[in-house]
Amino acid sequence: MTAAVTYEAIKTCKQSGARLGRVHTPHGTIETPTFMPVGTQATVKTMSPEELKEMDARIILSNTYHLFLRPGHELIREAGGLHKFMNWDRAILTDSGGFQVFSLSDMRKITEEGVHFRSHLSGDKLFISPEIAMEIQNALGSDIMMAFDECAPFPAEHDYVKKSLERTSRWAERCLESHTRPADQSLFAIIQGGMYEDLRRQSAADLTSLDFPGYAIGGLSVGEPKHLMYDVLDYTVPLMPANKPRYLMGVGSPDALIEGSIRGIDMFDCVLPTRIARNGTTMTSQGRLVVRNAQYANDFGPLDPECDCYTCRNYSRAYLRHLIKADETFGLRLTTYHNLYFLQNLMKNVRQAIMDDRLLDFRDEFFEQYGLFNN
Ligand SMILES: Nc1nc2cc3nc(NCCc4ccc(CCO)cc4)[nH]c3cc2c(=O)[nH]1
Repeated sequence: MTAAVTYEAIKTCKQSGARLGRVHTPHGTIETPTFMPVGTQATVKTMSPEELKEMDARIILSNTYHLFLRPGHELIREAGGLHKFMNWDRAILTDSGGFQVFSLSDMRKITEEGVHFRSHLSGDKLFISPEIAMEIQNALGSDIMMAFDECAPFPAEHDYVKKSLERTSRWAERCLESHTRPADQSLFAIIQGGMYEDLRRQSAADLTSLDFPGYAIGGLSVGEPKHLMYDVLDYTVPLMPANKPRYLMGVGSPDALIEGSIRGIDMFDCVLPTRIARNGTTMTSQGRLVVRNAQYANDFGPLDPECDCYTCRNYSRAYLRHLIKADETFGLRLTTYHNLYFLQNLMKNVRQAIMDDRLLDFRDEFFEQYGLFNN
């Protein structure tokens, strides 16, 4: 199948399973490992496309579920697609809605056909199936579409996870069958299987037999302890094709980005940096810094002395604290800009460390100098 998105392996780190690569898309090339800022409702909250380009973000994530509910995918199709609608001419990946249905709406019922649920906005009864999820993503025109899946909760019984992954595999086939635009949109499958090695193997085998242009690992970052997530990666990543992108969904703390890269993950996304920024929590070279705390009231130094971003070059901790306390939107913009820039810069350093075959050393330096990030 002609895939619009292809993966180019550049180098494997001699110290670990990490790899340097490029993901080529119709809207530009992404150096990997990479972190994707999340723009759930057709905007990376408080950021302009120009600011995202300034920090060299090459791909952002948006959500089928949210845009289906509001403003509706037909309106976005009419606008010329999501790139045009939000004035973003680089790459877009859209999540398929499965996870969001489970994390946002109540009254939901899973059937073989699809998921019945109530809109978390209006309470209307709605339904999404694999075919509908593909129809929505086609209308959005995303470069990378995700197959419609079920993200099993944590913890979950082996039998439940087994039945769920088998349905997710059948849904993935239905997504492939209804995929009408392989020429300019690529469809990634999502490996499930919870925390069970035998089920991860079953899910990976089901999906890699269907030859998708890329594969994600789902069902993680759902409340499990980090060491459990790393265990699942240890035995799941080797089951994924080496010549295709590997995307770990919902992961975005600095420590997890490094540990995931070491295990061979190429793409990450998470709302963490943008979500915590809005309550005045920042990721800095000294670790997490809650700039709204009173201790920074008279601190006229930069947020992060080792960061060269717009926020750190032009504003003080005292000013940021004042803005956040005064509920001034500009404060949210400045903390968001810094957190996203921090992660883009971290991934640039990860890529350089892989190039220099020293990612494990980089990890040790990072954890020692920056403090152990606990998500
Ligand atoms: N289609 C699909 N999408 C997913 C998205 C996910 N996102 C996560 N985790 C995000 C967890 C997460 C949520 C919020 C915050 C902000 C601070 O509280 C941080 C992390 N896990 C995920 C799993 C799946 C999955 O299997 N399938």
